[in-house]
Amino acid sequence: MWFSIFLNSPIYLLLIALILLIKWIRKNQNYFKDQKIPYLKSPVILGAYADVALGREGVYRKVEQIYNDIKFKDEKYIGMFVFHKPGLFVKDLDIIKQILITDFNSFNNRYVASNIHDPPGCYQLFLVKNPLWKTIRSKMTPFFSTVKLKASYNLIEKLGRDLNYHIMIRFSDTHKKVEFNLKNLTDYFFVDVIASIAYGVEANTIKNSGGEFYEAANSIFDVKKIWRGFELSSLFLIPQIAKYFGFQIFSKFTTKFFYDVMPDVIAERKKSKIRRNDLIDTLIELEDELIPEHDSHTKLDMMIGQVGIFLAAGYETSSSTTSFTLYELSKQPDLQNILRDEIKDALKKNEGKVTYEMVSNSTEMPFLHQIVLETLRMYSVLSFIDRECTNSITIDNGRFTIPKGMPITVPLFALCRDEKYFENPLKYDPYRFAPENIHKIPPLLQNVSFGLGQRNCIGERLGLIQTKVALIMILKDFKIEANERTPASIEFEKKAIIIHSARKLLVDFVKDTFL
Ligand code: HEM
Repeated sequence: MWFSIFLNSPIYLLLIALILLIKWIRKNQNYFKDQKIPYLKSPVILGAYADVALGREGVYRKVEQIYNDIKFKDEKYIGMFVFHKPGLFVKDLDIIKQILITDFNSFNNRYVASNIHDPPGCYQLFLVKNPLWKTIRSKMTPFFSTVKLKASYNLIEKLGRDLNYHIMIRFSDTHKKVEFNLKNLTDYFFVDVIASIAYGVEANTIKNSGGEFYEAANSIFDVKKIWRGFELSSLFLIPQIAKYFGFQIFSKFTTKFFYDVMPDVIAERKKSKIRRNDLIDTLIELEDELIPEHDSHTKLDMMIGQVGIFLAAGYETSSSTTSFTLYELSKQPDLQNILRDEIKDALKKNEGKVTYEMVSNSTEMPFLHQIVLETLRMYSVLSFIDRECTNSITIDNGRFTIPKGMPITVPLFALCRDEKYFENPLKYDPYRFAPENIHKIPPLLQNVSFGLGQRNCIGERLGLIQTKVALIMILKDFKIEANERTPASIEFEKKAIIIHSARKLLVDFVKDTFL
């Protein structure tokens, strides 16, 4: 009698659920032991990223610590728990190449993912899963073609001149030296560039030291707000829970901003039939040709998704790269002088104009190119990239089969700072990318900061062009000097998804015009 009461009671059900949970956790925890794969022991459920989830550690630091963990010094890959889920942390360059390039078809999604409850985030190119990713990527690719980049170049160059002008007007006859916060300055410039070339909008961020577009861009990665930091880390590390908490890849502010502004911009463009060859034109084509099966609401979500990711991925990546470059040059005046001489010569040759050719290839201004590559190496703005295994596949001469669904981590930041591949890796040394030295770097790592394979950075060429324009427009008229408020070394923002300095990068600009 008492037994049947017990069987029908909620306690019984709870007990069963608990036993099943413990069994499941045990099975999970023994996964790598059973496979005889070296693995990182970590707290149950929270897994390797427990400290990140609790806000005690930055994800870039955690990934670096795993990579450098002495226990795994000679391992090609390490088992780890991405929260509850067994995942693979890959260190070996051949296996990285297999996953990202050779066997791309089995790893064509990212593990980080938003969910269907997060339009427009779930449709944006960085997160969207196949088959939709392939469709959107193929439609977006021509936007970054040489023809389109050349067509956009005049706008970038004009904004570069604006940047130069707005720095110049801070000087007066009595002030020959003015202090600037590098990250603010470069953030403003890149928001203006993306707004102009992608949406055809004059955001006037440099002129007004901020504005609505800047707020919209900045609030995406505003990890200083505790909840936003948690929201973003969860989307990257435990995408499964995102839908239960209603987490969004674009902040509420950014989402509202785009839904307020963009439908009118798109409608106006359709009505006027004027083509500007910008992202809006590309999106209108995408809507008409490639996604006819979706309703008009979903189509708008898809378009807004791309609008958002262009701002998110396009501004802070280049801004961090430019500000870290200027910071390093303030510490190494010799390198700065060599670069400024190269800029001076190139401007002389081109009648004072910053031309497309100067910034779109590595031959016109080789030292500038080496400088940017070295910054990207030392400050790989995305500290890791991830993939999800979509078809199980064998690696390491048959020693391990990666099962379908397993998350893969490729630690870009740590690879780029490994002394096995880069001598004296913490030294900022652009000469390692000089033609006579580059052979010392494994080919896979020569330009890894934009990712690898078919899912690499779609904006690589634009990123390089706009970064170089900003550097030339600044260095042609100003010397950058460290002052007593310039940080002695960089401390990264702990919770950053795109790496940037936790402290203001304050330096002096000294007027020193060439022409
Ligand atoms: C210095 C500048 C930049 C750096 C270092 C950078 C870096 C990266 C990296 C590491 C990835 C992941 C690649 C992978 O998983 O293999 C990525 C993806 C992406 N980037 Fe960039 N990026 C930069 C500039 C830009 C710009 C200017 C744009 C566009 C305006 C952009 C748009 C994107 C998009 C849309 C993706 C997702 C691609 C896909 O999944 O198909 N990025 N970027």
